[in-house]
Amino acid sequence: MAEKGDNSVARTAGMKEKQQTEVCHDDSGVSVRAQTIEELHLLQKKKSVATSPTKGALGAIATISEEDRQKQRLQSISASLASLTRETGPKLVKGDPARKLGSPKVYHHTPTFNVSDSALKFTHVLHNLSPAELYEQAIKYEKESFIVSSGALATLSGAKTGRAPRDKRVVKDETTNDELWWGKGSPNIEMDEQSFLVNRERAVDYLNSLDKVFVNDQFLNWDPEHQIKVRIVSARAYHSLFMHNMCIRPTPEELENFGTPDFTIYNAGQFPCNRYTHYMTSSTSIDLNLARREMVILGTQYAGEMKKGLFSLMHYLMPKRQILSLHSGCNMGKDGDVALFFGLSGTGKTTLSTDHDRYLIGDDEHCWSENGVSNIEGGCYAKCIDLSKEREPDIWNAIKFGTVLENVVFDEHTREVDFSDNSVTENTRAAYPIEYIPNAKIPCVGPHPKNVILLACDAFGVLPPVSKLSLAQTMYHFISGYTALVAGTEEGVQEPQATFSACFGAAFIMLHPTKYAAMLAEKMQNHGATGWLVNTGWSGGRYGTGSRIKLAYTRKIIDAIHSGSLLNANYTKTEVFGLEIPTEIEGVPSEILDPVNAWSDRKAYEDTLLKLGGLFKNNFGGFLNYKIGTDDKLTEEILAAGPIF
Ligand SMILES: Nc1ncnc2c1ncn2[C@@H]1O[C@H](COP(=O)(O)OP(=O)(O)OP(=O)(O)O)[C@@H](O)[C@H]1O
Ligand SMILES: O=C([O-])CC(=O)C(=O)O
Ligand SMILES: [Ca+2]
Ligand SMILES: [Mn+2]
Repeated sequence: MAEKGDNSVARTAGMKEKQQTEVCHDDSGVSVRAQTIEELHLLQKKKSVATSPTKGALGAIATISEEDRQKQRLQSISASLASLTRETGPKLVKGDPARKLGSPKVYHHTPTFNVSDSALKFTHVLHNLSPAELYEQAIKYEKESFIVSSGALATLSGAKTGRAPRDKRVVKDETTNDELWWGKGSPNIEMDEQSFLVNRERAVDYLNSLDKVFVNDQFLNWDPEHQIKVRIVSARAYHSLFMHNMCIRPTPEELENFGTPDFTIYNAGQFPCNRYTHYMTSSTSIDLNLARREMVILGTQYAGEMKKGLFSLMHYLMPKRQILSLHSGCNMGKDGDVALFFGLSGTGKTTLSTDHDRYLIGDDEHCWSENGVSNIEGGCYAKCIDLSKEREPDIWNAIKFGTVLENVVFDEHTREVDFSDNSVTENTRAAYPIEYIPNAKIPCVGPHPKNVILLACDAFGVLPPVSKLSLAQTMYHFISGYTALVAGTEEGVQEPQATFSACFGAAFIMLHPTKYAAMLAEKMQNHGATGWLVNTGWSGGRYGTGSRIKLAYTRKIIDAIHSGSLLNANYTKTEVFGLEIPTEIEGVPSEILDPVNAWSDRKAYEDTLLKLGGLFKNNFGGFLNYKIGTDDKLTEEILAAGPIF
């Protein structure tokens, strides 16, 4: 600030001098090292470690230059995006088209002779951007994207807010015809190679018509021996950030050595499929081609399709290697005891595996191999309808910068999220990297499971809050895969209804359920794991009259399983389902442990119990002619482990 003395001088001096002294010279700070604004902006960002040359294994500068590496990467991406009919990849250039960098270096898959208009244009590639960069892209270019008060990125998934299982198709060729599960009950709806290629071309042409595409190169499976390299090409920053969070993120070094992906997703979800294409029954198609190692998404922007599409792939690849793939959460106690949490959507895998007193290995997709368990993913996908800080503190705290919040509603000014608001959908979701959970176990692997917990959200209110299962009962309930589907995750489901989904994930399995069941039985036997059935649904009456079992009680039940105290409790046996139920558990009112006691109308309870028993029997009828593995005795026991009345 000018001193008083200066002013008095200025007052007595002439006009010219006065003007000079009124210009404010702030000499107090050190001046900036730039002559122009552009230069100043250039100074702001320094070269990223990820894109600067790194030292090789022996400490020497890697022989391949940065320019060559970039070139190889763009050539690989151009090859991914090549049209199969024009035999040429697009002209690719790295970075955001909004940034003018003089004349860009352009890479091309193969030289074009037969020039089409599309071959003349550039497609910019935004490869493995960081969350901050993806935030900027989303906010600048996707008008449904906003930063909410916790720092998470809220966005909309468009018209679809759940998966579309009826639009998921798998190419049937000679190999898959023999290997996969087809027909009644199977999630694999067939399509032929030609129709797949039509959809692939449609997706590739759509993606190449854009100014820019996002490319994620990432991994699946924390078991290094069985890791799969995946590439996801998408058109939205939302999709890229979602997969950044959900798949395993490569280190800069792993990214450099990434090479050719094992599997590629073409997500052209904003663009519909063509109903005139053979097999298409709507504008949506999610197409898996195992021979080509590709998946094409048309007509749905719901990001869960990518997550679960890759899970389907793992359900094919892993069993081929004698590894069991599981729709389950997984955590580990301080003493190394591992628990698996199976269950259909909304039954509590994420909620119950995220336990402040235990290490989280993963919330949704795992492999069980000779080495133990490993998470397939690098992130979690939590339901957030009615999420509360008190009941689910770790999930609440994970909703911060970097997290994708799908389809939530927030205050337009404060940007506070209202988690109770289901105006957009019941299936609101948060996708965050697993390390956002404070006690995540990184790397996400663990020893063989000690407890196998089957979660069912029973809308009939007749299954006990917890029962101890024999191996045969565990297999019976695993193959049945019962729950009352909670509204929202699968499109078109408005309120809870009884659902049977083999292996607690029939929508994702590729082989016949008995193949997975046989592997589970063998592993549980070999490693002495105990099976449990936990009802996270209704008590004291069916949906409508009863109420959902308090999460606090379910947590106490789960604690008693983990600690081993429940294994040695006193048990009685229930009617119809023949389930062993404990007489008491610390922290849980004993009157709810036997469901009959929680109902005021005994007759209504018995009718409902028989009704559910009938639904189980009816469903299991489809499995009566199958053998579970090579063990005839076990197969018989499993058949006898269902409801008896
Ligand atoms: N007793 C209970 N036990 C478990 N969850 C409960 C209970 N009562 C209410 N909930 C709620 O049920 C929901 C369980 O959803 P969660 O995200 O854990 O499902 P999920 O099994 O991981 O499904 P998906 O495979 O679709 O991700 C949560 O919103 C949770 O708050
Ligand atoms: O896939 C989804 O949309 C969510 C999920 O985890 C499931 O349904 O099992
Ligand atoms: Ca989940
Ligand atoms: Mn799931």
